[in-house]
Amino acid sequence: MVKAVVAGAAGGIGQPLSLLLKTCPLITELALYDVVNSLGVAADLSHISTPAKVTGYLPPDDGGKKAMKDADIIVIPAGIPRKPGMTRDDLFNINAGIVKGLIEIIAEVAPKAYILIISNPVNSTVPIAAEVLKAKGVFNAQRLFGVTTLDIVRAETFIAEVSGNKSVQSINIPVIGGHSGETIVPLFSQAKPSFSVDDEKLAALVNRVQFGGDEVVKAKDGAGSATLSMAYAGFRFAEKVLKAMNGEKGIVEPSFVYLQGVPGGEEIYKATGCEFFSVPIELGTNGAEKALNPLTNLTDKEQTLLKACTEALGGHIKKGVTFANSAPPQK
Ligand SMILES: NC(=O)c1ccc[n+]([C@@H]2O[C@H](COP(=O)([O-])OP(=O)(O)OC[C@H]3O[C@@H](n4cnc5c(N)ncnc54)[C@H](O)[C@@H]3O)[C@@H](O)[C@H]2O)c1
Ligand SMILES: O=C(O)C[C@H](O)C(=O)O
Repeated sequence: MVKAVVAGAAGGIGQPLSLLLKTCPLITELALYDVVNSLGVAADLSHISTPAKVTGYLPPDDGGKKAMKDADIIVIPAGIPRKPGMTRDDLFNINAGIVKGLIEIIAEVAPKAYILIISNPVNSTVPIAAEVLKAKGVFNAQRLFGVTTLDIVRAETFIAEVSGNKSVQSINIPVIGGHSGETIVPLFSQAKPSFSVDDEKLAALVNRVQFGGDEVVKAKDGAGSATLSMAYAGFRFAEKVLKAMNGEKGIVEPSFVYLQGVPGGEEIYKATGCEFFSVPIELGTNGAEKALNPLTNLTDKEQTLLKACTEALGGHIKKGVTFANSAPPQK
């Protein structure tokens, strides 16, 4: 029996993500929580002939607690998206409180759940979650993930376009660091299969992965940011976590984790100085079972990207930690 929850289920990401989770045979119960319209989304999905039983919850009468109680896995896309001209950090003032409030509920009613955070700015919301869980005495770094899968999905797609590789799903590329602009570091030298393009094309490829989110924000012209590709990416990561929970071996996917709480993470922490960092993670029945070090054999260009990443990421992490330890409990 596996209970999955989507917090922010009525939103642009929440709805297609909930649809994909409803199709997943590993899930027996799917609880949808939002501050609006979650009952409608749940009623709609509940007619689909797959095993997961769907329920919807709104805030009144402790709906959040009821939705998340004893959940095994909780995916959080709750919060406002960007409009053109905004950075992800501009979302902090609203989304920090939303994530803090949801994690306070989770700490109380589902302290063992795997928590997958999509809400931006991921570089700060994941540290907020960790601090809240630590304060409540239930932090398990192996079960807290910032979802950076969309950066990998984009890198795979853009490599296929540039290199003419027809089998995009066979491409494997680590994207490390954080999830915004220069903190996103695609390691094209470690792509499999390897490919080769000139320096100019490589620089353009790096830039496109780092700023792929802006491309979508601009095209949507005020109507939000990536939702469908994010739902795909969020489901891809959640499904990998679920399969690993179920005993499947050899599953590796990058995710933004608290390095010192994941086996193998300490040496990456020492090399980067960042407490939270996205690296390839080997998933297992205990969640993040091993952080794989991608920092050996970086090219000079990748070293330069890494330096810019760590310089910016430290501030984003600190901002989240400071907020979590100073803001009052959320209502
Ligand atoms: N990690 C990534 O790669 C990635 C990719 C795309 C978007 N995002 C982020 O995901 C978030 C959601 O994006 P979206 O396009 O779905 O936005 P959206 O506005 O369409 O949906 C957000 C939903 O969250 C709900 N919500 C707000 N406060 C809530 C609370 N306290 N509890 C439960 N639900 C609450 C809203 O009612 C809404 O339905 C944004 O912060 C966006 O920046 C992250
Ligand atoms: O760009 C955004 O604000 C949303 C998301 O982080 C993305 O990368 O698409």
